Amino acid sequence: MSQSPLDLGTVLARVADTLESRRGADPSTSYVAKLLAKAPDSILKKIGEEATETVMAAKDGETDKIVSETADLWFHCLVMLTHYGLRPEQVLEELARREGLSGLTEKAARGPDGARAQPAQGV
Ligand SMILES: N=c1c2ncn([C@@H]3O[C@H](COP(=O)(O)OP(=O)(O)OP(=O)(O)O)[C@@H](O)[C@H]3O)c2ncn1[C@@H]1O[C@H](COP(=O)(O)O)[C@@H](O)[C@H]1O
Repeated sequence: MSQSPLDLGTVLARVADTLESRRGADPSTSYVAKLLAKAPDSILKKIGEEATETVMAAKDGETDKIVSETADLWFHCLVMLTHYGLRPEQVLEELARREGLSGLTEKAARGPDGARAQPAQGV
């Protein structure tokens, strides 16, 4: 796999490290510290807004906006993961675990209560 500066896991891990460094930082000088100081509501509100803006951009087919709104959405999800002491590597591991497993097959294999299989544990 490519290890260029745009390697997905590397970029997400680097941003997550920065977000962790903002714990307890001054909210007047850091947007992330401001969000974390009022978590989780502040973060969840932004995720809702950014998800809506992403949907609107996609509906309009505005490709530049789709990219920037998706970046806003991913960023705020990373802040949420930081708040809960989780790492993007855990999400990437879960996606890797699902690779090759059809969504239709996975859905058909769910229990009668519709419960999903447990996600991968650990980092
Ligand atoms: N990737 C981002 C990033 N993406 C978006 N944003 C901010 O997210 C905010 C919300 O975006 P909106 O478009 O909704 O703007 P808005 O409606 O004016 O914002 P609100 O007043 O509603 O909060 C804006 O202030 C953006 O600048 C980000 N802020 C920070 N980061 C990363 O987080 C790091 C730490 O940031 P600080 O803690 O601010 O130093 C940075 O170095 C970056 O790597």
